[in-house]
Amino acid sequence: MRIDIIGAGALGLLYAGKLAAAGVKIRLWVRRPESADILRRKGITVKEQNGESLHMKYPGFDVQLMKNWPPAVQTGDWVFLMTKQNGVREAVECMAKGAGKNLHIVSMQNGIGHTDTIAKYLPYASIYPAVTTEGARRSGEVVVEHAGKGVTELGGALRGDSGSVQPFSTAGREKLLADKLTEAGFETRLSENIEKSIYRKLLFNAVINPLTAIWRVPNGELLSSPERMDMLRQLYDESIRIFESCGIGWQAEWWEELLQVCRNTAFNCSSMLADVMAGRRTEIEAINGQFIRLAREAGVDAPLHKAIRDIINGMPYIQGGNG
Ligand SMILES: NC(=O)C1=CN([C@@H]2O[C@H](COP(=O)(O)OP(=O)(O)OC[C@H]3O[C@@H](n4cnc5c(N)ncnc54)[C@H](OP(=O)(O)O)[C@@H]3O)[C@@H](O)[C@H]2O)C=CC1
Ligand SMILES: CC(C)(CO)C(=O)C(=O)O
Repeated sequence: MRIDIIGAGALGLLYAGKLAAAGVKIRLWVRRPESADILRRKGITVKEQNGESLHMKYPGFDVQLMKNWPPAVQTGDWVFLMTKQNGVREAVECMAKGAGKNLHIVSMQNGIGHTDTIAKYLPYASIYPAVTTEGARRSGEVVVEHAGKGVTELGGALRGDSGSVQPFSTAGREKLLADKLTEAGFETRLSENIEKSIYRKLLFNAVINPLTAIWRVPNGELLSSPERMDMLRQLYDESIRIFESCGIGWQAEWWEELLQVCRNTAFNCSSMLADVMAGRRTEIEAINGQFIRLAREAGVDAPLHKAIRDIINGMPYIQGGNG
């Protein structure tokens, strides 16, 4: 199997390193020549939580510059789009230079909106939305910590030309991919209802991420005072009201599950807190910004999401930060 991975950040390095070690032909696409140089010189190191680490040397995987897309040799069986939300457009604009017809793109971004962007630029590509609870944290340009083992759910293909979701054939390419990912150490399931998982994760990210970023606390600290719990609940309730106004299904257990995510990741910094601390742009527009859009479309208010989005967008931003 051949996989093109776009973006050598935390998740891109984690998947590239472990899949290459499992015998998949990996071609990693980066936008900066310095990233390509260091990957060729130093390879990829993946550090597991149990102290083990994996080192994949170049040319055990290939590295290419994004500006050279489309690849001279055929595209992979799969393309994993591993940029942040705010890198998606630049990446797919670049990919649109090549024929998009045979592309099978797996997108793992938090938030929503990215599949529309991919479909707009690559209407003939098959887009597979995925939701992962794997945790990856970069501790150097080419070193990634596998901060938490999770589960990846892979949805059915969407296409921009028809907008339809194609059903799975269990003997098909999706199953081969899920099996290969599982063999490489990423437990992966095919999902017939990926939308539900996407909205569930959107909700968790919309509540946990901005509050941890504003209060500068790890996830578990959100549960440590009545004031924080109250704010968590208000933001959750507003989100559920928006889901209901839009006819988006939800489940009563999600509140307890959200609290459990905070407990399970108690000592972790959310991705938004990490972005804010590093002066990078956050994914707020793809998360809370999307709740504001949904509310607007349904003709209801989203005062908390609006306030929180503005607070996060007002955080100091260092020009040139990633994304
Ligand atoms: N990390 C995690 O544990 C998880 C992450 N996710 C989601 O996955 C996505 C990726 O997250 P993560 O890996 O942490 O993010 P990172 O910021 O670590 O990595 C993003 C990478 O994308 C690269 N990039 C941006 N634009 C382009 C482009 N046009 N062409 C090629 N590369 C590009 C960046 O390159 P450069 O170095 O040049 O800036 C950077 O290396 C996010 O949406 C996140 O929410 C979901 C679940 C878990
Ligand atoms: C679930 C959560 C909040 C875990 O930290 C996450 O997905 C993130 O940090 O983006």
